[in-house]
Amino acid sequence: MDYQAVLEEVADFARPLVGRGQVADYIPALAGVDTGHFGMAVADVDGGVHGVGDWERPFSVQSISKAFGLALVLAEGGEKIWERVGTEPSGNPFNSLVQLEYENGIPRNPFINAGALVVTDRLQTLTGDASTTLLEFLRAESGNPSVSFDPSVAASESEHGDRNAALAHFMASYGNLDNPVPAVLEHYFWQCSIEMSCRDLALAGGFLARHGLRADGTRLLPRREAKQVNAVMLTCGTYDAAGDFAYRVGLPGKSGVGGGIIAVIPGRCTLCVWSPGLDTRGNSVAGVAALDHFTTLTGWSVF
Ligand SMILES: NC(=O)CC[C@H](N)C(=O)O
Repeated sequence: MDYQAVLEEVADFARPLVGRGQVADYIPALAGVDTGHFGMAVADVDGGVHGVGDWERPFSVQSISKAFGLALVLAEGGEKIWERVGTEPSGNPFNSLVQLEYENGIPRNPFINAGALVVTDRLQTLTGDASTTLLEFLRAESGNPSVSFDPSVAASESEHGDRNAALAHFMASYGNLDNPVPAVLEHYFWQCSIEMSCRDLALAGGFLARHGLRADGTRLLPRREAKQVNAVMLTCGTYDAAGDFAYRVGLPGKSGVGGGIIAVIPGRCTLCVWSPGLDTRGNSVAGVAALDHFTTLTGWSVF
């Protein structure tokens, strides 16, 4: 496969959509990001990486961090996490509160904010420092030691974090958080603030395409748990648009309101696309279109 040629063709296809949509202005530090960016990278399972456009420019990973957090909790603590968070799509916005009361403080899945807060809480208990553990893992897997938090984004989220605080306190009232709410929120905001490029993220997500094997060949997850993470990404990774994403792209994917999306072709490669303009459900407009075109051109979906 001539990855470079495919990426150029995908970028040409997506170009008219770049700039469409809105940035996530509910996080003021993200409100000023230029919607004119577009980048895409492919990291194949053997470590080769290719890219197009702004593929080496760091952006705020936001909820893409949720996929890595879940993988680390499974790696450290195994499947017990599934007693505290479900595996069903929510059909609701990523920051919605409504299901939590009906469902006794158990979030539908680990990729909505409520679920990710539970995962962060568990990672904090297992490691003593959830956000640093995540950062170090991302540095190692991407091979880029300069991957960092953006303190201004973390502070901005914290200052405007009433919704996430409400979710966390509500779950704490059901006994579904072990650590104090402020500590869980702090680690969650820091993990969302990590800045990475498409290149970094495609490489860091390589273990999902390698059925659980890390970049150095050691095993992070048993094959079964790598399957679980990919499956939940497919069904829940793009929130209340997961059905549409599966229909259009046909791959496990995880988006973030920074405009990035990672997608996995198990056994072959991991993709990352970035363009900051978001649709109404918080997914990159040009990013989803690019992934749709990539799987159409290559025939490489999971279906
Ligand atoms: N979908 C997202 O990327 C949301 C993450 C964002 N940090 C939030 O908590 O609202």
